Amino acid sequence: HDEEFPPRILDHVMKNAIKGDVTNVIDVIDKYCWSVEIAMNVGDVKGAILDKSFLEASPKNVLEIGCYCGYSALRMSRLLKEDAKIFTIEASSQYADVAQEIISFAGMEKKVQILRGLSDEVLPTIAEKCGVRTFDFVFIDHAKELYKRDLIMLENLGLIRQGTTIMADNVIFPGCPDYLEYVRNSPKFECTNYPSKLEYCENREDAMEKSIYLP
Ligand SMILES: O=c1[nH]cnc2c(O)cc(-c3ccc(F)cc3)cc12
Ligand SMILES: [Mg+2]
Repeated sequence: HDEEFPPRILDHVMKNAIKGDVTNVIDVIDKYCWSVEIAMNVGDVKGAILDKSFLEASPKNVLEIGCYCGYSALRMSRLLKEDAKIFTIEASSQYADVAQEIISFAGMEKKVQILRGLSDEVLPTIAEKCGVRTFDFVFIDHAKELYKRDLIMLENLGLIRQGTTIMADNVIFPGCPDYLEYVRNSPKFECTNYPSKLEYCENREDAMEKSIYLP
């Protein structure tokens, strides 16, 4: 991926969005990505699917794996109920720096906490670090080859509970076949697929997969 996109989108947001207006920041990012350059945000079309599942879950404790520039964290933060919080794991310090700036610019720094590091290094201590026992909603949107490993880690660490909603991006493109096979064949997950398009594209198929944990 173009390592230089994050600073460009940060600069564009600072210059063109309304400080403290999270909906406008999201809109400015989407307009930029449709018109200037594509970036790997979940985007507006799949973002609407994420929004709907998020509202249905009405979660108190939210975990995101893969923050990137903070776009999906902002989407979820604008739908958070009182005293609910989002914890988002980001391995790239450059992405985390940009995400922190964008999240703060949008006025959501109290609702979104970025945890810097690799998911398999952050997850084992996240419960006591964040004062959370289990997560009510999980959005997986990082490296596709880590989806299955990290879901199993969430189960083994007891970080998900009866009824936790897990949404996964990119289950078609780039695709995560081992993850899909795992959740769809496991009796512990109730899965629903949401066909869509790759972010900011009209003609490339992608999909989101919702898995409800029922141990
Ligand atoms: O690496 C990714 N992590 C999370 N989400 C992604 C995502 O939504 C899209 C893509 C992506 C998009 C176009 C392409 F030609 C190749 C990969 C990567 C990631
Ligand atoms: Mg994605």
